[in-house]
Amino acid sequence: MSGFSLDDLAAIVAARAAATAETSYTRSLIEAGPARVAKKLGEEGVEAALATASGAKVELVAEAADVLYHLLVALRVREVPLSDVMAELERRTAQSGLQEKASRTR
Ligand SMILES: N=c1c2ncn([C@@H]3O[C@H](COP(=O)(O)OP(=O)(O)OP(=O)(O)O)[C@@H](O)[C@H]3O)c2ncn1[C@@H]1O[C@H](COP(=O)(O)O)[C@@H](O)[C@H]1O
Repeated sequence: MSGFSLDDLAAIVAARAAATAETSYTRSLIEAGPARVAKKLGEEGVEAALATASGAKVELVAEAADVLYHLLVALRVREVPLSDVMAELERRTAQSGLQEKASRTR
Protein backbone atom coordinates (compact mmCIF):
# COMPACT_ATOMS: atom_id res chain seq x y z
CA MET A 1 0.00 0.00 0.00
CA SER A 2 1.20 3.53 -0.82
CA GLY A 3 2.28 5.78 2.05
CA PHE A 4 0.67 8.75 0.28
CA SER A 5 -1.77 10.50 2.62
CA LEU A 6 -4.35 13.28 2.59
CA ASP A 7 -1.78 15.34 4.54
CA ASP A 8 0.61 14.91 1.60
CA LEU A 9 -2.07 16.04 -0.88
CA ALA A 10 -3.01 19.00 1.35
CA ALA A 11 0.66 20.06 1.33
CA ILE A 12 0.69 19.85 -2.50
CA VAL A 13 -2.52 21.92 -2.67
CA ALA A 14 -1.01 24.54 -0.33
CA ALA A 15 2.17 24.74 -2.42
CA ARG A 16 0.28 24.94 -5.73
CA ALA A 17 -2.01 27.65 -4.33
CA ALA A 18 1.05 29.89 -4.48
CA ALA A 19 1.76 29.06 -8.15
CA THR A 20 0.41 30.95 -11.17
CA ALA A 21 -2.99 30.18 -12.68
CA GLU A 22 -1.26 29.48 -15.99
CA THR A 23 0.76 26.62 -14.48
CA SER A 24 -1.65 25.27 -11.84
CA TYR A 25 -5.24 24.05 -11.94
CA THR A 26 -5.36 24.44 -8.14
CA ARG A 27 -4.38 28.09 -8.36
CA SER A 28 -6.79 28.78 -11.23
CA LEU A 29 -9.63 27.27 -9.21
CA ILE A 30 -8.75 29.31 -6.11
CA GLU A 31 -8.52 32.49 -8.20
CA ALA A 32 -12.00 31.78 -9.59
CA GLY A 33 -13.29 32.15 -6.02
CA PRO A 34 -15.11 30.18 -3.31
CA ALA A 35 -18.34 29.88 -5.35
CA ARG A 36 -16.47 28.14 -8.18
CA VAL A 37 -14.67 25.87 -5.69
CA ALA A 38 -18.03 25.02 -4.08
CA LYS A 39 -19.59 24.25 -7.48
CA LYS A 40 -16.75 21.88 -8.42
CA LEU A 41 -16.98 20.14 -5.02
CA GLY A 42 -20.72 19.67 -5.46
CA GLU A 43 -20.32 18.33 -9.02
CA GLU A 44 -17.65 15.86 -7.98
CA GLY A 45 -19.80 14.75 -5.03
CA VAL A 46 -22.71 14.02 -7.35
CA GLU A 47 -20.42 12.12 -9.74
CA ALA A 48 -19.08 10.03 -6.83
CA ALA A 49 -22.66 9.34 -5.72
CA LEU A 50 -23.63 8.20 -9.24
CA ALA A 51 -20.58 5.88 -9.37
CA THR A 52 -21.60 4.48 -5.96
CA ALA A 53 -25.13 3.84 -7.19
CA SER A 54 -24.01 2.17 -10.43
CA GLY A 55 -21.45 -0.04 -8.69
CA ALA A 56 -18.69 0.94 -11.16
CA LYS A 57 -15.61 0.49 -8.97
CA VAL A 58 -13.02 2.03 -11.32
CA GLU A 59 -15.22 5.12 -11.77
CA LEU A 60 -15.80 5.31 -8.01
CA VAL A 61 -12.05 5.33 -7.34
CA ALA A 62 -11.60 8.20 -9.82
CA GLU A 63 -14.60 10.18 -8.56
CA ALA A 64 -13.64 9.65 -4.89
CA ALA A 65 -10.16 10.99 -5.72
CA ASP A 66 -11.77 14.04 -7.38
CA VAL A 67 -13.96 14.63 -4.29
CA LEU A 68 -11.02 14.43 -1.88
CA TYR A 69 -8.89 16.77 -4.01
CA HIS A 70 -11.69 19.33 -4.42
CA LEU A 71 -12.54 19.09 -0.70
CA LEU A 72 -8.92 19.94 0.14
CA VAL A 73 -9.09 22.94 -2.24
CA ALA A 74 -12.32 24.03 -0.49
CA LEU A 75 -10.67 23.77 2.94
CA ARG A 76 -7.73 25.75 1.60
CA VAL A 77 -9.88 28.53 0.12
CA ARG A 78 -11.71 28.91 3.46
CA GLU A 79 -8.48 28.59 5.48
CA VAL A 80 -9.66 25.52 7.40
CA PRO A 81 -6.74 23.20 8.24
CA LEU A 82 -7.21 19.51 7.43
CA SER A 83 -6.10 18.84 11.03
CA ASP A 84 -9.33 20.52 12.25
CA VAL A 85 -11.38 18.04 10.20
CA MET A 86 -9.31 15.11 11.47
CA ALA A 87 -9.73 16.35 15.07
CA GLU A 88 -13.51 16.48 14.55
CA LEU A 89 -13.50 12.93 13.14
CA GLU A 90 -11.36 11.78 16.09
CA ARG A 91 -13.75 13.45 18.54
CA ARG A 92 -16.63 11.54 16.97
CA THR A 93 -14.95 8.19 17.61
CA ALA A 94 -16.03 8.57 21.26
CA GLN A 95 -19.53 7.37 20.32
CA SER A 96 -21.23 5.49 17.51
CA GLY A 97 -23.03 7.32 14.74
CA LEU A 98 -26.31 5.78 15.92
CA GLN A 99 -25.77 7.13 19.45
CA GLU A 100 -25.08 10.60 18.03
CA LYS A 101 -28.20 10.41 15.84
CA ALA A 102 -30.36 9.35 18.80
CA SER A 103 -29.04 12.26 20.89
CA ARG A 104 -30.19 14.68 18.15
CA THR A 105 -33.66 13.27 17.55
CA ARG A 106 -34.70 13.06 21.20
N1 LIG B 1 -5.51 15.54 -7.43
C1 LIG B 1 -5.65 16.46 -8.25
C2 LIG B 1 -6.82 16.56 -9.07
N2 LIG B 1 -7.93 15.79 -9.14
C3 LIG B 1 -8.70 16.36 -10.07
N3 LIG B 1 -8.10 17.45 -10.59
C4 LIG B 1 -8.59 18.32 -11.66
O1 LIG B 1 -9.92 18.64 -11.38
C5 LIG B 1 -10.63 18.82 -12.60
C6 LIG B 1 -11.88 17.96 -12.49
O2 LIG B 1 -12.88 18.62 -13.05
P1 LIG B 1 -13.62 18.04 -14.35
O3 LIG B 1 -13.54 16.56 -14.41
O4 LIG B 1 -14.96 18.68 -14.30
O5 LIG B 1 -12.67 18.59 -15.51
P2 LIG B 1 -12.69 20.02 -16.21
O6 LIG B 1 -13.94 20.19 -16.99
O7 LIG B 1 -11.39 20.10 -16.96
O8 LIG B 1 -12.67 21.06 -14.99
P3 LIG B 1 -13.17 22.60 -15.01
O9 LIG B 1 -12.58 23.24 -16.23
O10 LIG B 1 -14.67 22.58 -14.97
O11 LIG B 1 -12.60 23.18 -13.72
C7 LIG B 1 -9.74 18.36 -13.75
O12 LIG B 1 -9.19 19.46 -14.43
C8 LIG B 1 -8.64 17.59 -13.01
O13 LIG B 1 -7.38 17.64 -13.63
C9 LIG B 1 -6.95 17.62 -9.98
N4 LIG B 1 -5.99 18.58 -10.12
C10 LIG B 1 -4.88 18.48 -9.33
N5 LIG B 1 -4.69 17.46 -8.41
C11 LIG B 1 -3.46 17.40 -7.59
O14 LIG B 1 -2.93 18.69 -7.45
C12 LIG B 1 -1.58 18.69 -7.91
C13 LIG B 1 -1.21 20.05 -8.43
O15 LIG B 1 -1.95 20.33 -9.61
P4 LIG B 1 -1.81 21.78 -10.27
O16 LIG B 1 -2.41 22.72 -9.31
O17 LIG B 1 -2.57 21.73 -11.58
O18 LIG B 1 -0.35 22.00 -10.45
C14 LIG B 1 -1.50 17.58 -8.95
O19 LIG B 1 -0.18 17.13 -9.15
C15 LIG B 1 -2.35 16.54 -8.24
O20 LIG B 1 -1.59 15.92 -7.22
